[in-house]
Amino acid sequence: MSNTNFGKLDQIKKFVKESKIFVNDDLLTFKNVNDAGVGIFAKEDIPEDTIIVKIPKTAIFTAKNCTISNLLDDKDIDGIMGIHLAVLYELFIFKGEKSHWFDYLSFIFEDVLKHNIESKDLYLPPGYWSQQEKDYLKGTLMDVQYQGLKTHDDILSVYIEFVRFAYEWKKDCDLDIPEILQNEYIANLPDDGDYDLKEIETHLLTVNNSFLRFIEIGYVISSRVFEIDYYHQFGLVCIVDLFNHNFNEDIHFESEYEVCEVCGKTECAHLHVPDSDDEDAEEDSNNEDSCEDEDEVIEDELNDEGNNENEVESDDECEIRAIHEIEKGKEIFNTYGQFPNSALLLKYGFVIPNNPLDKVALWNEFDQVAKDIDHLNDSDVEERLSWWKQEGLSLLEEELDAIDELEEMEDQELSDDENNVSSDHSEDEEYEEDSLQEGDEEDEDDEVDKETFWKDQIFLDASGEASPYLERLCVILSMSKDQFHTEKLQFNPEKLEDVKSNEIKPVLSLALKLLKKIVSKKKLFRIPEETEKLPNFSEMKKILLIENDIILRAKENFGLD
Ligand SMILES: C[S@@+](CC[C@H](N)C(=O)[O-])C[C@H]1O[C@@H](n2cnc3c(N)ncnc32)[C@H](O)[C@@H]1O
Repeated sequence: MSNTNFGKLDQIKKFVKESKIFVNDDLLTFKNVNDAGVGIFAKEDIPEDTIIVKIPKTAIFTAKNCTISNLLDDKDIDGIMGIHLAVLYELFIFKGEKSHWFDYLSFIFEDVLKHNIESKDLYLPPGYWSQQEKDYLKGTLMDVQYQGLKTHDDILSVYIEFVRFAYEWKKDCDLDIPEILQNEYIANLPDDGDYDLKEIETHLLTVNNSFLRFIEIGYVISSRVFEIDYYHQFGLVCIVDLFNHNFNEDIHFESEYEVCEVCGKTECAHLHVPDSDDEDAEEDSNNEDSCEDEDEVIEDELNDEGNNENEVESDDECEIRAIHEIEKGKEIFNTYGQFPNSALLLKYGFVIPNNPLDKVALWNEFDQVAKDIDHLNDSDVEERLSWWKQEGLSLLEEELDAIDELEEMEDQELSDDENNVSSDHSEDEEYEEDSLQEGDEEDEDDEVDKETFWKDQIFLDASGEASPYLERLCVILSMSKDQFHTEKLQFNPEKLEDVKSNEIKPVLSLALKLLKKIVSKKKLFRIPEETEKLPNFSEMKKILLIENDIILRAKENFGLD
């Protein structure tokens, strides 16, 4: 869990004031929430559209605003990677007076700062849990769909890169190296990348806990980061990062994304010069001597702060707006995304009760059953699955989208009738969404890998029903060769009548048998005993119980023991 300490909230008051962050104290109050750290609550009824927090972009911790921004720029490190490296320098090198950000960062990284080279109780994503814990989670959604029990080569490569930069900056600029990045062996690896990542990982995981502490810091960042704009990309946003998650959100984080990528303004000279000049401008800024001495870097930073005395233009600040009326006393929630608990745990380190988006992966069980269908040989099955990946799945998606649209229209008509007013949601749809939600989803969309996507759709939903994709696949696999090659009836809505026809009845009945066989193969997960003293016992047990509940519901739905 990446929770802050309610008792230490005062620590960020000075930072909030100096950074000109506006918090509507008449409407908001901070409380300690059981198992969820600090949360923000409504002190009074809050009308829809009220702006409850405003934060200048200069007060957001980003790769562009941090003390080593010029060094990061020089190395082309931006976004979340930039934040990760910058946090190490703010917390462990500049710390205290020398870092404008220290009060805020030491508040959100309090637990991390308590850890040292000997600490074992680090806050880590499941891929870095003990093997015993990972064994318990084998076969869960986290394992099958998200591959979340594996360690990651990309974070390892980032660590190697950061160690090298740190040693280079020490040599060139006499900038001290954060303890977490001190590793001569890594610093001296060949530049050409001719090394075995697995070997390096083993070295890092055995030599001391620096690499794991590096991952811990990344995990905290991942649980708190917001997408800001084209210039800053991502940032840690004081106060805004104290709203807890719920899939039904009360607020939106709004930020003008379309700003100049060179200077961050919405209106500036860079936006009006031809591309080539633009590149020159960028190059000029990159060519500035990045090795100012440490005090100079900090002085520049403080001067930048000084300049912020001026009025903040509205495009230069982000806001939190209530998207509907919020009742007095209610906890105010943001949404980090529409995710099942496995994804919440992997990305943000927590699990919520009664999440309607929870699922149980059935890919492995489906695979076993599909290999053993009486009327189909291996190549028949292969042919159908390959048609499904290439064509069938997107046809079904279109069909499901059409059904969703129809249902939405019906709901809309119903609520219009009830309210007897016409409502317009266009404004809602125009908001710029927070990174925890949209950024991640877009990234996922971009990277959708056809080969894994279709497997991910084979699951039981939270109510223990088979996903529509699994149901349809079972129908496809239950067809005779003729039916499959000639009609593919199930994808032609005009032929729905045929579903009731004599020909299709045996297909559906066989499909149901297949489904039952798949569900019956899914075994309940073994729940660990508290006496086993597993460090992540609590979150792990929650995940396993959630999946077991779904499996039991499914067995009941399908009349299985
Ligand atoms: C952006 S912070 C939210 C503020 C946080 N509660 C704090 O004390 O600073 C995200 C972290 O809050 C916690 N959190 C957020 N929503 C939660 C929820 N619905 N249930 C449990 N923990 C939650 C998790 O530890 C998560 O990593």
